[in-house]
Amino acid sequence: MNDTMIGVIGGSGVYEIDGLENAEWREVSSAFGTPSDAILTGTLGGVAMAFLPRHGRGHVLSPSSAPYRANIDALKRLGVTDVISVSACGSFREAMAPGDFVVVDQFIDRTVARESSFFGAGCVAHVSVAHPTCDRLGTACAEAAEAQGINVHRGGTYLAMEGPQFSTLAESRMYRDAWGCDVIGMTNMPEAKLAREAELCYASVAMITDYDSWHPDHGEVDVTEIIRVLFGNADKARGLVARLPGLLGAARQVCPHGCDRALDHAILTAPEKRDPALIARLDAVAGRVLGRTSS
Ligand SMILES: CSC[C@H]1O[C@H](OP(=O)(O)O)[C@H](O)[C@@H]1O
Ligand SMILES: Nc1ncnc2[nH]cnc12
Repeated sequence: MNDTMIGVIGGSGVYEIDGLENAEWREVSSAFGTPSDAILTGTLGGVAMAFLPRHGRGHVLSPSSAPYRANIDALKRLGVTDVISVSACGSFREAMAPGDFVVVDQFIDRTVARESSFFGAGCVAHVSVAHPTCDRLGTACAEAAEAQGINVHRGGTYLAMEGPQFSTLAESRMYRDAWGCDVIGMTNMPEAKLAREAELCYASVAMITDYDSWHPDHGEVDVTEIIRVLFGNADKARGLVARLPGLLGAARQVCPHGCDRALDHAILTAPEKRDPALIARLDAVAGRVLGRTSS
């Protein structure tokens, strides 16, 4: 089994992490395009770490233009085993207040304009995302948040919207009342689906900045207010991340939920019908089951 390597994808307001030993920003190339930015690597408490700012340093990429496939492929190529997303989100629940964190365990995917799979013509695969996050990793995130004194909610459904505009009042009410969602953001899909295809454990820490537009006492989403809450949340997130190496440990265990074996029975295309060009691009994501095509 490989050693643990924790990959952190930082969302809005989270453009670096602190305290890495041997810290180095590394350009990592991917077979699926250019990642959002270079990746900050190093070690923390004896555990290998990799940090990637989802929108790039300086926040240059929108939720729709972030290269989700390149990001996950690049993390996999580096040797990442566990991916933690830290993201800003709006809340649909009175009890989930701005400044609170939610360890998300379900998603409703309403994104429409993003490449959402590594597979396709020439190599068709269908993975299960019934349980789209890794419970072992999510539990570690919740424990880290609690130890950090963060008000954290274990479990919640994240509505992933295309954006970049925020929701209408009617949408906000529908997501909350009819669809039972807890939080809303623009980036965790297709990221979570791609992590599953790449056999990476994935957990999402959603950091609440606002009540979206449904709340009668809070009115519309206001970016100035979001940014004010966002930077406080980002400080807390860095504290949470610093506790993860101690909770996960350097020696990687087989995932008890099977995230690291998601492709075992997923590929349908007959070996002789597979497209060699696509198979070559899948060397990192699916090399375990396809047989590696490069070193
Ligand atoms: C800052 S408001 C909207 C923006 O913030 C979230 O980004 P991320 O998930 O990367 O933290 C949200 O999804 C939107 O992209
Ligand atoms: N209300 C909201 N809707 C979508 N994405 C968000 N990110 C932060 N707040 C959000």
